[in-house]
Amino acid sequence: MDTLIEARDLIRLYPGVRAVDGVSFSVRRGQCFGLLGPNGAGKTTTLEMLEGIQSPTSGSILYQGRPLDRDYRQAIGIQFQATALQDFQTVRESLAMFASLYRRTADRDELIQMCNLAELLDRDTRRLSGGQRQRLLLAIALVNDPALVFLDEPTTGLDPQSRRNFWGLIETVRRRGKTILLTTHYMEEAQRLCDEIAIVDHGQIIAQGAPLELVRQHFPAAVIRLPAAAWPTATPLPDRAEARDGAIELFVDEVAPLLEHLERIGANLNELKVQTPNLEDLFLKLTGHTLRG
Ligand SMILES: Nc1ncnc2c1ncn2[C@@H]1O[C@H](COP(=O)(O)OP(=O)(O)OP(=O)(O)O)[C@@H](O)[C@H]1O
Repeated sequence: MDTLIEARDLIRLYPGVRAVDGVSFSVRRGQCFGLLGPNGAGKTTTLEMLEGIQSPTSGSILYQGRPLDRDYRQAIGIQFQATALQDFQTVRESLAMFASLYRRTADRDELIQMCNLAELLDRDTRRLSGGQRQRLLLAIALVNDPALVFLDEPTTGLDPQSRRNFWGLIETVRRRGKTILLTTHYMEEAQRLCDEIAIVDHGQIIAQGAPLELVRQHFPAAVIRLPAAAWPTATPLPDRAEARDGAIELFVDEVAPLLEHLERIGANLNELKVQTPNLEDLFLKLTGHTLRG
């Protein structure tokens, strides 16, 4: 396995808080790896240690098999949750300023085209919309042509359309061979973008793997929901069924035979719903609470 960066048993304590509590994982070259968890789970703190911005209380980080050194800063790009852009600067000036901080830089025109900034070059950065600003921040993160890009909740606060556009952009970055390490509390984002995720809660990784495989390990293929009143009173619930919140949930690997059975026993199917479990369901199952806290 061609590991680019590895976290080994990272712990970060703040007074009265174990923000990160023994986190270990490896990110392969070319992979998009996601830390998924609710607010306060410890994602940003973990990312900041990997970025070399803050030191772990204990544990270690290896980049290409070696501890982080002075050159590391040149090899990575960071899109922070909130980057302060200089007032009275245009998009063009802002890109040039960040580029001047590095020995090696990406082809500026290519970057502008990829991040769809050509029309915005002369605009004051204070007049950018949320989506435009995120595209500029991504371009800034890529300005030194880094091998590894950190994206800390890159689409938080964006409207659904801008979020989808930004996902497309992250996929382009990925196709150009970058390794990406991102944090998110959107399970859809993790499911769409990440080859591998670590689900983080209370400073610990509680599950790790490819998103769909993780869901499959913990759930049957489908969950069928019926209002409790739709179930014929005299009929006992089957083994793989649960009654909760006024509904009955049936867990099945194949939907058709169950539907036939429900018809036979006279269940009212008018409000039947078939759902495919996702990361949100997995998170709820593993922690007892939702991703949105
Ligand atoms: N500088 C700090 N001093 C004290 N406590 C902190 C500090 N930074 C973070 N924490 C605490 O550490 C825990 C983890 O915070 P962190 O920001 O890493 O979580 P997160 O998963 O990134 O959440 P968010 O999505 O809100 O950014 C939280 O309880 C937070 O309040």
